[in-house]
Amino acid sequence: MSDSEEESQDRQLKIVVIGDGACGKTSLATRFAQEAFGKQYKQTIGLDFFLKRISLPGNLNVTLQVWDIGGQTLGGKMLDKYVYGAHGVLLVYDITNYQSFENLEDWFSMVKKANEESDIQPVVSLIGNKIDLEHMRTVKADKHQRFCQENGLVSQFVSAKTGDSVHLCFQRVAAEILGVKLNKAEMEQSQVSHNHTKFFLSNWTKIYSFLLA
Ligand SMILES: Nc1nc2c(ncn2[C@@H]2O[C@H](COP(=O)(O)OP(=O)(O)OP(=O)(O)O)[C@@H](O)[C@H]2O)c(=O)[nH]1
Repeated sequence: MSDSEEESQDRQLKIVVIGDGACGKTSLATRFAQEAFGKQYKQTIGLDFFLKRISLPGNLNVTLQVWDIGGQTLGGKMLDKYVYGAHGVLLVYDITNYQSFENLEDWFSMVKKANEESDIQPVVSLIGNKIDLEHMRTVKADKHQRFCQENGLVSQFVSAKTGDSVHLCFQRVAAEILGVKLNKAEMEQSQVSHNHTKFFLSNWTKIYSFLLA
């Protein structure tokens, strides 16, 4: 089979990223799709798109269409249209901001309502972001776990800043949607290999800057 034939067989999955403003949705999508992070906060107006191809066990290639939805859209007219037909939803909050966790009830209700008439029900994952700020945590991990258990959600803690578990959180949702089992070793492997790439890239940048100086 030629490369183009193989590529045309890629499945595209619509993954919607929602949650309060400034909880880190754009940072999460940017870290995943572009291996980059910006400290400066720039509010997303409406929505942004990212595309990224990933591999799952069994030589399965999938293209994720990531819809990064601005936090200010909650309560707006367009939100249910953005969320409609999503295969996966990342419900994001900031572990240092209790209000962003409390507001998840509203975000989650909107997801359920938006898909009431859809043939497919999305896989929803609860994402606690900013774990690099563990010392400032205001949302206890057991509250997070309870919310997942009560609502049947996939659970993940990440840091868009360091990249910790970012690839993994998208990979787990894609695997769940496609009914692919990721074993523990594969999950660890995914985390480790991506951390190595980041380590290599960040150190290479430092070496390059040093040589230019
Ligand atoms: N320390 C830390 N800061 C983060 C992390 N993720 C995002 N931030 C910062 O949090 C701020 C908000 O991040 P954004 O990604 O713009 O937030 P958002 O959820 O897309 O915001 P809206 O566009 O308003 O919906 C920025 O200053 C980011 O640099 C993280 O994992 N750790």
